[in-house]
Amino acid sequence: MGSTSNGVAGDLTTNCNGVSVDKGVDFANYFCTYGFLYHQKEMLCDRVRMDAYYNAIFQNKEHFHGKAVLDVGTGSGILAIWSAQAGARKVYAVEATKMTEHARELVKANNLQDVIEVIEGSMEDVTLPEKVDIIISEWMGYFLLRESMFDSVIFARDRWLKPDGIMYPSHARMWMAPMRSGLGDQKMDDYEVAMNDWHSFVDDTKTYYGVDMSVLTKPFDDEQKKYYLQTSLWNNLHPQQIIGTPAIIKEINCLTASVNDVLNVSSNFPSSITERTRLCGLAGWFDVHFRGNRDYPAKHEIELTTAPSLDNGTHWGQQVFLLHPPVRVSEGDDLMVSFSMSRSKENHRLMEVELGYKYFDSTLKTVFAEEITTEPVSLCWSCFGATLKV
Ligand SMILES: C[S@@+](CC[C@H](N)C(=O)[O-])C[C@H]1O[C@@H](n2cnc3c(N)ncnc32)[C@H](O)[C@@H]1O
Repeated sequence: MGSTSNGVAGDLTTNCNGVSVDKGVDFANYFCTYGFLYHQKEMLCDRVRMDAYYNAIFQNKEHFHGKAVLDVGTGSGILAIWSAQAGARKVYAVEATKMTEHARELVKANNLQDVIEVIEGSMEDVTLPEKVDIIISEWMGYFLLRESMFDSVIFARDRWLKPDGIMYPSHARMWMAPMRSGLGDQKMDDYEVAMNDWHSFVDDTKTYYGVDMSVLTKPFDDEQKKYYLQTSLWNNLHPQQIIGTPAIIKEINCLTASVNDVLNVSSNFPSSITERTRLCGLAGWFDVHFRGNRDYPAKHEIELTTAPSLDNGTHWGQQVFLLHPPVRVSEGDDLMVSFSMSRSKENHRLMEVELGYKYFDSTLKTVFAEEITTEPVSLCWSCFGATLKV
């Protein structure tokens, strides 16, 4: 059961968005890191994440008792193991990478090999012998949707979940709020250092090698701006760095959402500034909920939030979209933010973001003060320390 998904370059498949994806490239860029125990351990060490899934399962054991469960992207097998320990009759634990070998060992070491079947393969390719009562998955990327793994969960749901089945988690939301931070100054300094270094390089190349490189100054500048100023950043913000009312920009019902529903996220939302400070950018985060379904609601609803927190930070942190330069704001000022996020055309697992805002200065009452649309920002990932940009 289950074909291996270790596709090779040139092995084309079609994703739900109708766009061709090279499986080999996708494996090298995306799945590669999940094949390492150190990466799985990073997720297993996230106490907020672990507690939320653990509590969602064990405080709602009646959902699992005697049921068939599908774990989409089982990784080390942790969610499959908990599902079995909570009384599942059968757990199908599907994983695309060779992590399946470790997951199988772990299942055996915990004496659950009669309940859990670890299947190596891409969710889109495997065949199960039955439909399931529950789909459990930890599919959330930075700012919820990066990695686009929810597509695979939707595929699994539509193909393998019984009509009265339950999704774990059942709901997800994306949030945004204005923030202050020293990160923008740091990034601007880095950019200026890189440009000064470029100008010295152009002078030296002319002096010592007789070639004028200055025609490349503009493209180099554009490249550096994109890298330093127009790429969103991971950050674990202190709650006090949030300087305005947060807004929900997207709500997802995991039982009914289609891929089309998550291809783009667009929102125009107001936010009231709560202190006199510098508006340095916008921060984005998400939460998910485990609520069961309408006919079989969870006895104990659990929330997993990645909001800025002093004691309960997660490995997702928050995604920071910086404004250059920052804007002086005061308590009572209002922002109207327009946010739009879509998938990168070059890589469906990465996102492109456009941000704009109107700023209403409270001292000038309703007088419109400023309207700025920032350049598109990339939500990119780093893989073994190397930053891949789109
Ligand atoms: C965020 S990790 C979660 C791992 C584990 N469930 C946990 O909670 O610790 C997601 C896992 O899903 C796997 N994955 C992502 N898309 C998949 C797909 N389409 N088919 C099979 N596995 C997939 C990845 O390789 C990765 O191991």
